[in-house]
Amino acid sequence: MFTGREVSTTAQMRALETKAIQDGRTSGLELMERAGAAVVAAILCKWPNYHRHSPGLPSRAIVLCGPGNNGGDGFVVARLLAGRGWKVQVDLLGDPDSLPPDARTNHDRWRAIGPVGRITPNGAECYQAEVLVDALFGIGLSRPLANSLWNVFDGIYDAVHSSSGGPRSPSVDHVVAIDVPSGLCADSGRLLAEDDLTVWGADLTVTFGSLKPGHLMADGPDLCRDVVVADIGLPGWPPGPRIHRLVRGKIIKPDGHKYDHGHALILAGPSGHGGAARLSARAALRMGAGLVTVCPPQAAMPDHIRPPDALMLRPVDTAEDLGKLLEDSRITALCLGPGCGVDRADLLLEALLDSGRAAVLDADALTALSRRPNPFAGLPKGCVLTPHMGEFARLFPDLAERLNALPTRGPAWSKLDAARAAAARSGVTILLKGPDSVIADPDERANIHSAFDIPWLATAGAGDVLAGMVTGLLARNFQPFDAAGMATLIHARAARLFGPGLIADDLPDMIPAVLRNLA
Ligand SMILES: NC(=O)C1=CN([C@@H]2O[C@H](COP(=O)(O)OP(=O)(O)OC[C@H]3O[C@@H](n4cnc5c(N)ncnc54)[C@H](O)[C@@H]3O)[C@@H](O)[C@H]2O)[C@@H](O)CC1
Ligand SMILES: [K+]
Repeated sequence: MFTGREVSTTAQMRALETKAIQDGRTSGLELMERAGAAVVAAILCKWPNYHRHSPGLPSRAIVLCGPGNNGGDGFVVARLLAGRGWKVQVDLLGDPDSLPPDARTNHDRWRAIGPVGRITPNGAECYQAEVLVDALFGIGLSRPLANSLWNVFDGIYDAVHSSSGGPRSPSVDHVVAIDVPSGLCADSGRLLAEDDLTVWGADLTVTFGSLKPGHLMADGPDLCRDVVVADIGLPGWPPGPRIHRLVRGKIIKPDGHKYDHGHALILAGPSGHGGAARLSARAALRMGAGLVTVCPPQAAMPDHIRPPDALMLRPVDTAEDLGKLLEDSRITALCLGPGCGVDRADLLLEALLDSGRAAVLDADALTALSRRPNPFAGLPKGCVLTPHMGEFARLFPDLAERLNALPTRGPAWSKLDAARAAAARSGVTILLKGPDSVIADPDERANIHSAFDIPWLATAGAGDVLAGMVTGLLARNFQPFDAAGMATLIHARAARLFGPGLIADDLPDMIPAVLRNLA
Protein backbone atom coordinates (compact mmCIF):
# COMPACT_ATOMS: atom_id res chain seq x y z
CA MET A 1 0.00 0.00 0.00
CA PHE A 2 1.16 3.50 -0.77
CA THR A 3 0.68 6.24 1.82
CA GLY A 4 0.41 9.17 -0.59
CA ARG A 5 3.87 10.66 -0.01
CA GLU A 6 5.76 8.25 -2.25
CA VAL A 7 6.98 9.36 -5.63
CA SER A 8 7.76 6.67 -8.22
CA THR A 9 9.57 7.01 -11.48
CA THR A 10 7.87 5.52 -14.50
CA ALA A 11 10.40 2.68 -14.50
CA GLN A 12 9.50 1.88 -10.88
CA MET A 13 5.81 2.03 -11.73
CA ARG A 14 6.20 -0.37 -14.61
CA ALA A 15 8.25 -2.75 -12.46
CA LEU A 16 5.54 -2.72 -9.84
CA GLU A 17 2.79 -3.32 -12.37
CA THR A 18 4.71 -6.20 -13.94
CA LYS A 19 5.36 -7.75 -10.53
CA ALA A 20 1.71 -7.49 -9.49
CA ILE A 21 0.66 -9.21 -12.70
CA GLN A 22 3.41 -11.88 -12.54
CA ASP A 23 2.55 -12.65 -8.91
CA GLY A 24 -0.98 -13.38 -10.06
CA ARG A 25 -2.40 -10.63 -7.82
CA THR A 26 -4.13 -8.96 -10.70
CA SER A 27 -4.22 -8.64 -14.47
CA GLY A 28 -3.46 -5.72 -16.78
CA LEU A 29 -7.10 -5.58 -17.73
CA GLU A 30 -8.18 -5.39 -14.11
CA LEU A 31 -5.70 -2.57 -13.41
CA MET A 32 -7.01 -0.72 -16.45
CA GLU A 33 -10.59 -1.11 -15.29
CA ARG A 34 -9.68 0.21 -11.82
CA ALA A 35 -7.76 3.09 -13.38
CA GLY A 36 -10.73 4.09 -15.53
CA ALA A 37 -13.13 3.75 -12.59
CA ALA A 38 -10.84 5.94 -10.46
CA VAL A 39 -10.87 8.64 -13.12
CA VAL A 40 -14.68 8.61 -13.27
CA ALA A 41 -14.92 8.70 -9.47
CA ALA A 42 -12.55 11.69 -9.38
CA ILE A 43 -14.59 13.55 -12.02
CA LEU A 44 -17.84 12.99 -10.14
CA CYS A 45 -16.22 13.98 -6.87
CA LYS A 46 -14.78 17.22 -8.26
CA TRP A 47 -17.83 18.25 -10.27
CA PRO A 48 -20.84 16.58 -8.63
CA ASN A 49 -23.23 18.83 -10.56
CA TYR A 50 -22.05 17.43 -13.85
CA HIS A 51 -23.99 14.33 -13.17
CA ARG A 52 -26.88 16.23 -14.74
CA HIS A 53 -25.66 19.59 -16.02
CA SER A 54 -29.16 20.83 -16.84
CA PRO A 55 -32.56 19.21 -16.35
CA GLY A 56 -33.30 16.59 -18.99
CA LEU A 57 -29.91 16.94 -20.70
CA PRO A 58 -27.05 14.51 -20.18
CA SER A 59 -23.58 15.76 -19.35
CA ARG A 60 -21.19 15.51 -22.25
CA ALA A 61 -17.66 14.16 -22.37
CA ILE A 62 -15.12 13.94 -25.15
CA VAL A 63 -12.53 11.25 -24.60
CA LEU A 64 -9.35 11.48 -26.64
CA CYS A 65 -7.61 8.12 -26.71
CA GLY A 66 -3.98 7.60 -27.68
CA PRO A 67 -2.20 4.59 -29.14
CA GLY A 68 -1.17 2.94 -25.84
CA ASN A 69 -2.63 1.87 -22.52
CA ASN A 70 -3.32 5.48 -21.54
CA GLY A 71 -5.81 5.33 -24.41
CA GLY A 72 -7.06 2.03 -22.97
CA ASP A 73 -7.87 3.81 -19.70
CA GLY A 74 -9.75 6.36 -21.82
CA PHE A 75 -11.99 3.69 -23.34
CA VAL A 76 -12.87 2.47 -19.84
CA VAL A 77 -13.73 6.02 -18.78
CA ALA A 78 -15.93 6.43 -21.86
CA ARG A 79 -17.82 3.21 -21.12
CA LEU A 80 -18.33 4.01 -17.43
CA LEU A 81 -19.48 7.59 -18.08
CA ALA A 82 -21.88 6.38 -20.76
CA GLY A 83 -23.17 3.84 -18.24
CA ARG A 84 -24.03 6.81 -15.99
CA GLY A 85 -26.03 8.46 -18.72
CA TRP A 86 -23.38 10.80 -20.09
CA LYS A 87 -23.25 11.58 -23.78
CA VAL A 88 -19.76 10.49 -24.76
CA GLN A 89 -17.74 11.10 -27.91
CA VAL A 90 -14.61 9.03 -28.35
CA ASP A 91 -11.83 9.96 -30.78
CA LEU A 92 -8.74 7.82 -31.32
CA LEU A 93 -5.26 8.83 -32.39
CA GLY A 94 -3.95 6.06 -34.61
CA ASP A 95 -5.16 2.67 -35.71
CA PRO A 96 -7.27 0.38 -33.49
CA ASP A 97 -5.38 -2.64 -34.83
CA SER A 98 -2.15 -1.28 -33.35
CA LEU A 99 -3.52 -0.87 -29.82
CA PRO A 100 -1.86 -3.04 -27.14
CA PRO A 101 -4.05 -6.00 -26.07
CA ASP A 102 -5.78 -4.55 -22.97
CA ALA A 103 -6.43 -1.25 -24.70
CA ARG A 104 -7.77 -3.14 -27.71
CA THR A 105 -10.15 -5.11 -25.48
CA ASN A 106 -11.50 -1.90 -23.99
CA HIS A 107 -11.72 -0.33 -27.43
CA ASP A 108 -13.89 -3.24 -28.53
CA ARG A 109 -16.03 -3.02 -25.39
CA TRP A 110 -16.64 0.64 -26.13
CA ARG A 111 -17.41 -0.12 -29.79
CA ALA A 112 -20.34 -2.19 -28.56
CA ILE A 113 -21.71 1.06 -27.09
CA GLY A 114 -20.68 3.79 -29.48
CA PRO A 115 -18.51 4.82 -32.43
CA VAL A 116 -14.84 5.69 -32.40
CA GLY A 117 -13.91 8.76 -34.42
CA ARG A 118 -10.48 9.79 -35.57
CA ILE A 119 -8.54 12.65 -34.07
CA THR A 120 -7.94 15.11 -36.90
CA PRO A 121 -6.24 18.52 -36.97
CA ASN A 122 -9.52 20.43 -37.26
CA GLY A 123 -11.70 17.99 -35.35
CA ALA A 124 -11.60 20.04 -32.18
CA GLU A 125 -13.50 22.87 -33.89
CA CYS A 126 -16.79 21.20 -33.03
CA TYR A 127 -15.89 19.95 -29.55
CA GLN A 128 -18.59 20.89 -27.08
CA ALA A 129 -18.54 19.18 -23.73
CA GLU A 130 -18.40 19.72 -20.03
CA VAL A 131 -15.39 17.45 -19.69
CA LEU A 132 -12.61 16.58 -22.10
CA VAL A 133 -10.65 13.51 -21.03
CA ASP A 134 -7.04 13.50 -22.15
CA ALA A 135 -6.07 9.85 -22.58
CA LEU A 136 -3.58 10.45 -25.39
CA PHE A 137 -0.25 9.77 -23.73
CA GLY A 138 0.66 8.78 -20.20
CA ILE A 139 3.89 7.43 -18.80
CA GLY A 140 4.75 5.94 -22.19
CA LEU A 141 5.55 9.24 -23.92
CA SER A 142 9.00 8.45 -25.19
CA ARG A 143 9.73 11.02 -27.88
CA PRO A 144 8.67 14.56 -28.71
CA LEU A 145 5.24 15.01 -30.20
CA ALA A 146 5.47 15.03 -33.99
CA ASN A 147 4.77 18.26 -35.86
CA SER A 148 1.65 16.68 -37.34
CA LEU A 149 0.26 16.41 -33.81
CA TRP A 150 0.83 20.06 -33.09
CA ASN A 151 -2.16 21.20 -35.12
CA VAL A 152 -4.28 18.77 -33.18
CA PHE A 153 -2.98 20.18 -29.92
CA ASP A 154 -3.51 23.76 -31.12
CA GLY A 155 -7.12 22.96 -32.05
CA ILE A 156 -7.77 21.41 -28.67
CA TYR A 157 -6.07 24.33 -26.95
CA ASP A 158 -8.46 26.71 -28.74
CA ALA A 159 -11.45 24.59 -27.76
CA VAL A 160 -10.39 24.57 -24.15
CA HIS A 161 -9.72 28.29 -24.04
CA SER A 162 -12.63 29.39 -26.23
CA SER A 163 -14.84 31.85 -24.40
CA SER A 164 -17.32 32.68 -27.16
CA GLY A 165 -19.58 29.79 -26.18
CA GLY A 166 -21.77 30.10 -29.27
CA PRO A 167 -23.67 27.02 -30.48
CA ARG A 168 -21.15 26.24 -33.23
CA SER A 169 -17.97 27.34 -31.50
CA PRO A 170 -15.90 24.82 -29.59
CA SER A 171 -16.18 24.89 -25.87
CA VAL A 172 -14.88 22.62 -23.18
CA ASP A 173 -15.42 23.43 -19.51
CA HIS A 174 -12.82 21.21 -17.92
CA VAL A 175 -9.95 18.98 -18.92
CA VAL A 176 -9.13 15.80 -17.05
CA ALA A 177 -5.76 14.23 -17.71
CA ILE A 178 -5.25 10.53 -17.19
CA ASP A 179 -1.91 9.96 -15.42
CA VAL A 180 -0.30 13.11 -16.88
CA PRO A 181 -1.35 15.81 -19.34
CA SER A 182 -0.24 14.60 -22.77
CA GLY A 183 3.11 15.96 -23.85
CA LEU A 184 4.41 16.11 -20.28
CA CYS A 185 7.21 13.75 -19.34
CA ALA A 186 6.08 11.99 -16.17
CA ASP A 187 9.63 11.60 -14.91
CA SER A 188 10.73 15.20 -15.21
CA GLY A 189 7.69 17.46 -15.52
CA ARG A 190 9.15 18.81 -18.75
CA LEU A 191 7.42 19.02 -22.09
CA LEU A 192 8.88 16.66 -24.64
CA ALA A 193 9.15 18.88 -27.68
CA GLU A 194 11.72 19.96 -30.19
CA ASP A 195 10.36 23.48 -30.02
CA ASP A 196 7.77 25.49 -28.10
CA LEU A 197 4.58 23.53 -27.79
CA THR A 198 1.11 24.75 -26.86
CA VAL A 199 -0.17 22.29 -24.35
CA TRP A 200 -3.52 22.59 -22.74
CA GLY A 201 -3.22 22.07 -19.04
CA ALA A 202 -5.63 19.94 -17.06
CA ASP A 203 -7.97 21.03 -14.29
CA LEU A 204 -7.70 17.59 -12.75
CA THR A 205 -5.06 14.92 -13.20
CA VAL A 206 -5.72 11.41 -11.95
CA THR A 207 -2.66 9.24 -11.50
CA PHE A 208 -2.27 5.72 -10.21
CA GLY A 209 -0.49 4.11 -7.28
CA SER A 210 1.75 7.04 -6.45
CA LEU A 211 2.79 10.45 -7.69
CA LYS A 212 5.37 10.64 -10.45
CA PRO A 213 8.20 13.22 -10.23
CA GLY A 214 6.68 15.13 -13.15
CA HIS A 215 3.59 16.02 -11.12
CA LEU A 216 5.76 18.02 -8.73
CA MET A 217 8.48 19.59 -10.83
CA ALA A 218 9.13 22.00 -13.70
CA ASP A 219 5.98 22.52 -15.84
CA GLY A 220 4.13 19.68 -14.12
CA PRO A 221 2.36 21.49 -11.27
CA ASP A 222 1.06 24.21 -13.59
CA LEU A 223 -0.20 21.73 -16.19
CA CYS A 224 -1.57 19.08 -13.83
CA ARG A 225 -3.30 21.45 -11.34
CA ASP A 226 -5.31 19.23 -8.94
CA VAL A 227 -3.65 15.83 -8.77
CA VAL A 228 -5.56 12.86 -7.38
CA VAL A 229 -3.57 9.72 -6.62
CA ALA A 230 -5.85 6.72 -7.01
CA ASP A 231 -5.19 3.42 -5.34
CA ILE A 232 -5.65 0.75 -8.01
CA GLY A 233 -4.35 -2.07 -5.83
CA LEU A 234 -0.66 -1.91 -6.70
CA PRO A 235 1.25 -3.35 -3.76
CA GLY A 236 4.12 -2.00 -1.71
CA TRP A 237 7.02 0.18 -2.58
CA PRO A 238 8.56 -0.22 -6.02
CA PRO A 239 12.15 -1.42 -6.30
CA GLY A 240 14.83 1.27 -6.60
CA PRO A 241 15.62 4.48 -4.76
CA ARG A 242 13.13 5.94 -2.31
CA ILE A 243 11.73 9.29 -3.30
CA HIS A 244 9.18 11.18 -1.24
CA ARG A 245 7.10 14.23 -1.62
CA LEU A 246 7.99 16.51 1.27
CA VAL A 247 4.73 17.55 2.85
CA ARG A 248 5.04 17.13 6.58
CA GLY A 249 7.48 16.65 9.39
CA LYS A 250 7.90 16.81 13.12
CA ILE A 251 10.30 18.98 15.04
CA ILE A 252 10.30 19.27 18.78
CA LYS A 253 12.86 20.95 21.00
CA PRO A 254 13.29 18.72 24.03
CA ASP A 255 14.11 20.16 27.43
CA GLY A 256 17.75 20.62 28.26
CA HIS A 257 20.69 22.97 28.69
CA LYS A 258 21.36 25.53 25.94
CA TYR A 259 24.46 23.60 24.86
CA ASP A 260 22.29 20.49 24.41
CA HIS A 261 20.77 22.31 21.44
CA GLY A 262 24.06 23.05 19.82
CA HIS A 263 26.04 26.12 18.98
CA ALA A 264 25.94 27.50 15.44
CA LEU A 265 28.61 29.76 13.98
CA ILE A 266 27.56 32.04 11.15
CA LEU A 267 30.52 33.51 9.27
CA ALA A 268 29.70 37.04 8.15
CA GLY A 269 31.17 39.20 5.39
CA PRO A 270 32.94 42.58 5.38
CA SER A 271 31.50 45.84 6.62
CA GLY A 272 28.30 46.78 4.82
CA HIS A 273 27.61 43.17 3.83
CA GLY A 274 26.61 41.73 7.19
CA GLY A 275 22.86 41.65 6.56
CA ALA A 276 22.84 38.26 4.87
CA ALA A 277 24.67 36.56 7.74
CA ARG A 278 22.38 38.24 10.26
CA LEU A 279 19.35 36.83 8.45
CA SER A 280 20.95 33.38 8.62
CA ALA A 281 21.81 33.83 12.29
CA ARG A 282 18.31 34.96 13.23
CA ALA A 283 16.86 31.97 11.40
CA ALA A 284 19.25 29.55 13.13
CA LEU A 285 18.15 30.91 16.51
CA ARG A 286 14.49 30.60 15.61
CA MET A 287 15.05 26.99 14.55
CA GLY A 288 16.09 26.25 18.09
CA ALA A 289 19.89 26.29 18.04
CA GLY A 290 20.96 26.77 21.68
CA LEU A 291 23.53 29.44 20.84
CA VAL A 292 24.29 31.34 17.67
CA THR A 293 27.43 33.38 17.13
CA VAL A 294 27.98 35.75 14.21
CA CYS A 295 31.60 35.99 13.13
CA PRO A 296 32.44 39.05 11.01
CA PRO A 297 35.93 40.42 10.34
CA GLN A 298 37.12 42.66 13.19
CA ALA A 299 36.56 45.80 11.09
CA ALA A 300 32.89 44.93 10.60
CA MET A 301 32.15 44.25 14.28
CA PRO A 302 30.41 47.62 14.83
CA ASP A 303 27.84 46.72 12.13
CA HIS A 304 26.56 43.98 14.37
CA ILE A 305 26.00 45.93 17.59
CA ARG A 306 22.25 45.68 17.26
CA PRO A 307 19.41 43.31 18.12
CA PRO A 308 18.63 40.52 18.46
CA ASP A 309 20.59 40.57 21.70
CA ALA A 310 20.47 36.77 21.80
CA LEU A 311 23.13 36.70 19.08
CA MET A 312 26.74 36.51 20.18
CA LEU A 313 29.63 38.13 18.32
CA ARG A 314 33.21 36.96 17.72
CA PRO A 315 35.60 38.41 15.16
CA VAL A 316 37.16 36.08 12.62
CA ASP A 317 39.73 37.55 10.24
CA THR A 318 41.86 34.58 9.28
CA ALA A 319 41.67 30.83 8.87
CA GLU A 320 43.72 30.59 12.09
CA ASP A 321 41.09 32.64 13.96
CA LEU A 322 38.43 30.22 12.79
CA GLY A 323 40.55 27.19 13.58
CA LYS A 324 41.04 28.51 17.13
CA LEU A 325 37.34 29.09 17.61
CA LEU A 326 36.60 25.59 16.42
CA GLU A 327 38.75 24.14 19.17
CA ASP A 328 35.58 24.58 21.22
CA SER A 329 33.89 21.24 20.71
CA ARG A 330 30.53 22.70 21.74
CA ILE A 331 30.31 24.40 18.34
CA THR A 332 28.26 21.93 16.39
CA ALA A 333 27.54 23.57 13.03
CA LEU A 334 28.73 26.36 10.76
CA CYS A 335 27.28 28.40 7.97
CA LEU A 336 29.59 29.83 5.32
CA GLY A 337 28.57 31.84 2.32
CA PRO A 338 25.77 34.37 2.81
CA GLY A 339 27.20 37.86 2.16
CA CYS A 340 30.67 36.52 2.84
CA GLY A 341 32.47 37.44 -0.38
CA VAL A 342 34.13 34.75 -2.45
CA ASP A 343 37.69 35.56 -1.35
CA ARG A 344 36.81 35.45 2.33
CA ALA A 345 34.80 32.25 1.83
CA ASP A 346 37.83 30.76 0.08
CA LEU A 347 40.09 31.87 2.93
CA LEU A 348 37.91 30.23 5.59
CA LEU A 349 36.86 27.12 3.70
CA GLU A 350 39.89 25.00 4.48
CA ALA A 351 39.64 25.59 8.25
CA LEU A 352 35.96 24.75 8.13
CA LEU A 353 36.57 21.53 6.21
CA ASP A 354 39.49 20.58 8.45
CA SER A 355 37.22 20.81 11.48
CA GLY A 356 35.03 18.02 10.09
CA ARG A 357 31.99 19.87 11.51
CA ALA A 358 28.52 19.83 10.08
CA ALA A 359 28.16 22.88 7.86
CA VAL A 360 26.00 24.62 5.34
CA LEU A 361 27.88 25.88 2.32
CA ASP A 362 25.79 28.47 0.52
CA ALA A 363 26.16 31.36 -1.91
CA ASP A 364 29.79 32.64 -2.04
CA ALA A 365 31.07 29.47 -0.36
CA LEU A 366 29.68 27.44 -3.27
CA THR A 367 31.47 29.69 -5.74
CA ALA A 368 34.67 29.36 -3.71
CA LEU A 369 34.21 25.60 -3.67
CA SER A 370 33.74 25.50 -7.45
CA ARG A 371 37.08 27.27 -7.94
CA ARG A 372 39.01 24.61 -6.07
CA PRO A 373 40.88 22.10 -8.23
CA ASN A 374 38.99 19.25 -6.62
CA PRO A 375 35.85 20.84 -5.19
CA PHE A 376 34.46 17.89 -3.27
CA ALA A 377 37.61 16.47 -1.73
CA GLY A 378 37.42 16.48 2.04
CA LEU A 379 33.82 17.60 2.43
CA PRO A 380 32.66 16.35 5.83
CA LYS A 381 29.67 13.99 5.71
CA GLY A 382 27.68 16.52 7.73
CA CYS A 383 27.82 19.16 4.99
CA VAL A 384 24.80 20.44 3.13
CA LEU A 385 25.31 22.30 -0.15
CA THR A 386 22.41 24.63 -0.89
CA PRO A 387 22.80 25.81 -4.50
CA HIS A 388 20.21 27.52 -6.66
CA MET A 389 20.42 26.56 -10.33
CA GLY A 390 23.11 29.18 -11.14
CA GLU A 391 25.37 27.99 -8.33
CA PHE A 392 24.64 24.39 -9.24
CA ALA A 393 25.85 25.07 -12.79
CA ARG A 394 29.14 26.42 -11.43
CA LEU A 395 29.66 23.41 -9.20
CA PHE A 396 28.39 20.71 -11.56
CA PRO A 397 28.65 22.18 -15.09
CA ASP A 398 28.16 18.86 -16.88
CA LEU A 399 25.05 17.98 -14.85
CA ALA A 400 23.59 21.43 -15.45
CA GLU A 401 24.28 21.16 -19.16
CA ARG A 402 22.46 17.85 -19.30
CA LEU A 403 19.56 19.31 -17.37
CA ASN A 404 19.32 22.39 -19.56
CA ALA A 405 19.40 20.47 -22.84
CA LEU A 406 16.12 20.44 -24.78
CA PRO A 407 14.28 17.34 -23.61
CA THR A 408 13.79 15.30 -26.77
CA ARG A 409 13.64 11.80 -25.29
CA GLY A 410 11.64 10.34 -22.47
CA PRO A 411 12.33 9.99 -19.64
CA ALA A 412 13.89 13.45 -19.75
CA TRP A 413 16.49 14.47 -17.18
CA SER A 414 15.04 16.31 -14.20
CA LYS A 415 16.19 18.34 -11.23
CA LEU A 416 15.70 15.14 -9.26
CA ASP A 417 18.20 13.29 -11.46
CA ALA A 418 20.62 16.22 -11.30
CA ALA A 419 20.45 16.55 -7.52
CA ARG A 420 20.88 12.82 -7.03
CA ALA A 421 23.88 12.72 -9.35
CA ALA A 422 25.37 15.71 -7.51
CA ALA A 423 24.90 14.02 -4.11
CA ALA A 424 26.56 10.87 -5.40
CA ARG A 425 29.50 12.84 -6.80
CA SER A 426 30.05 15.15 -3.85
CA GLY A 427 29.31 12.60 -1.13
CA VAL A 428 27.13 15.10 0.79
CA THR A 429 23.52 16.24 0.95
CA ILE A 430 22.42 18.56 -1.84
CA LEU A 431 19.53 20.97 -1.47
CA LEU A 432 18.86 22.16 -5.02
CA LYS A 433 16.64 25.18 -4.49
CA GLY A 434 13.76 26.55 -6.51
CA PRO A 435 9.98 26.47 -6.59
CA ASP A 436 10.58 22.75 -6.97
CA SER A 437 13.38 21.96 -4.52
CA VAL A 438 15.09 18.61 -4.40
CA ILE A 439 16.96 17.27 -1.41
CA ALA A 440 19.18 14.31 -2.21
CA ASP A 441 21.83 12.49 -0.26
CA PRO A 442 24.57 10.02 -1.14
CA ASP A 443 22.45 7.15 0.24
CA GLU A 444 20.12 7.63 -2.74
CA ARG A 445 17.33 9.13 -0.67
CA ALA A 446 15.51 12.06 -2.21
CA ASN A 447 12.69 14.40 -1.27
CA ILE A 448 10.86 16.70 -3.65
CA HIS A 449 9.33 19.86 -2.27
CA SER A 450 6.95 21.52 -4.68
CA ALA A 451 5.97 25.10 -3.80
CA PHE A 452 4.87 26.92 -6.92
CA ASP A 453 2.08 28.62 -4.98
CA ILE A 454 4.36 31.07 -3.14
CA PRO A 455 6.13 33.12 -5.83
CA TRP A 456 6.71 35.89 -3.27
CA LEU A 457 9.31 33.66 -1.61
CA ALA A 458 11.68 34.53 -4.47
CA THR A 459 12.88 37.62 -2.61
CA ALA A 460 16.35 38.90 -1.73
CA GLY A 461 17.74 37.17 1.33
CA ALA A 462 15.27 34.28 1.43
CA GLY A 463 18.12 31.89 0.61
CA ASP A 464 20.20 33.30 3.47
CA VAL A 465 17.33 32.57 5.84
CA LEU A 466 17.05 29.03 4.51
CA ALA A 467 20.80 28.47 4.96
CA GLY A 468 20.48 29.64 8.56
CA MET A 469 17.51 27.38 9.17
CA VAL A 470 19.41 24.33 7.95
CA THR A 471 22.39 25.38 10.10
CA GLY A 472 20.15 25.70 13.15
CA LEU A 473 18.94 22.15 12.72
CA LEU A 474 22.43 20.82 12.02
CA ALA A 475 23.55 22.50 15.23
CA ARG A 476 20.79 20.59 17.00
CA ASN A 477 22.28 17.41 15.64
CA PHE A 478 19.71 16.72 12.95
CA GLN A 479 21.02 14.53 10.15
CA PRO A 480 21.88 16.63 7.06
CA PHE A 481 19.14 15.10 4.91
CA ASP A 482 16.49 15.71 7.59
CA ALA A 483 17.79 19.20 8.41
CA ALA A 484 17.67 20.26 4.76
CA GLY A 485 14.19 18.80 4.29
CA MET A 486 12.65 20.23 7.46
CA ALA A 487 14.14 23.65 6.83
CA THR A 488 12.81 23.69 3.27
CA LEU A 489 9.34 22.74 4.45
CA ILE A 490 9.23 25.28 7.29
CA HIS A 491 10.72 28.03 5.11
CA ALA A 492 7.92 27.58 2.56
CA ARG A 493 5.23 27.41 5.23
CA ALA A 494 6.52 30.58 6.84
CA ALA A 495 6.28 32.36 3.48
CA ARG A 496 2.79 30.99 2.88
CA LEU A 497 1.65 32.11 6.31
CA PHE A 498 2.96 35.63 5.82
CA GLY A 499 1.61 35.98 2.29
CA PRO A 500 2.50 38.43 -0.49
CA GLY A 501 4.58 41.44 0.48
CA LEU A 502 7.00 39.23 2.36
CA ILE A 503 10.61 40.35 2.72
CA ALA A 504 13.31 38.01 3.96
CA ASP A 505 13.43 39.79 7.34
CA ASP A 506 9.86 38.61 7.98
CA LEU A 507 10.67 34.94 7.54
CA PRO A 508 12.50 34.15 10.81
CA ASP A 509 9.70 35.74 12.82
CA MET A 510 7.12 33.49 11.17
CA ILE A 511 9.01 30.34 12.16
CA PRO A 512 7.52 29.99 15.68
CA ALA A 513 3.96 29.92 14.31
CA VAL A 514 4.92 27.24 11.81
CA LEU A 515 6.74 25.21 14.47
CA ARG A 516 3.69 25.36 16.76
CA ASN A 517 1.62 23.67 14.08
CA LEU A 518 4.26 21.05 13.36
CA ALA A 519 4.81 19.88 16.91
N1 LIG B 1 1.72 1.24 -15.11
C1 LIG B 1 0.61 0.99 -14.48
O1 LIG B 1 0.68 0.62 -13.37
C2 LIG B 1 -0.71 1.20 -15.16
C3 LIG B 1 -0.79 1.94 -16.33
N2 LIG B 1 -1.96 2.25 -16.88
C4 LIG B 1 -2.00 3.21 -17.99
O2 LIG B 1 -1.10 2.89 -18.99
C5 LIG B 1 -0.33 4.04 -19.33
C6 LIG B 1 0.97 3.63 -19.89
O3 LIG B 1 0.68 2.93 -21.06
P1 LIG B 1 1.74 2.75 -22.24
O4 LIG B 1 2.98 2.19 -21.68
O5 LIG B 1 1.08 1.98 -23.30
O6 LIG B 1 2.08 4.21 -22.67
P2 LIG B 1 1.17 5.40 -23.25
O7 LIG B 1 -0.21 4.97 -23.45
O8 LIG B 1 1.44 6.56 -22.40
O9 LIG B 1 1.85 5.71 -24.66
C7 LIG B 1 2.53 4.74 -25.39
C8 LIG B 1 2.20 4.83 -26.85
O10 LIG B 1 2.45 6.12 -27.33
C9 LIG B 1 3.39 6.04 -28.40
N3 LIG B 1 4.18 7.26 -28.34
C10 LIG B 1 5.09 7.61 -27.42
N4 LIG B 1 5.57 8.84 -27.67
C11 LIG B 1 4.92 9.27 -28.80
C12 LIG B 1 4.98 10.44 -29.57
N5 LIG B 1 5.79 11.44 -29.25
N6 LIG B 1 4.19 10.57 -30.63
C13 LIG B 1 3.34 9.58 -30.97
N7 LIG B 1 3.25 8.43 -30.30
C14 LIG B 1 4.03 8.27 -29.22
C15 LIG B 1 4.16 4.79 -28.17
O11 LIG B 1 4.73 4.34 -29.36
C16 LIG B 1 3.06 3.88 -27.66
O12 LIG B 1 2.28 3.41 -28.74
C17 LIG B 1 -0.27 4.82 -18.04
O13 LIG B 1 0.05 6.18 -18.24
C18 LIG B 1 -1.65 4.61 -17.49
O14 LIG B 1 -2.54 5.55 -18.03
C19 LIG B 1 -3.23 1.82 -16.34
O15 LIG B 1 -3.95 1.19 -17.35
C20 LIG B 1 -3.18 0.89 -15.18
C21 LIG B 1 -1.91 0.61 -14.53
K1 LIG C 1 -2.86 11.73 -20.66
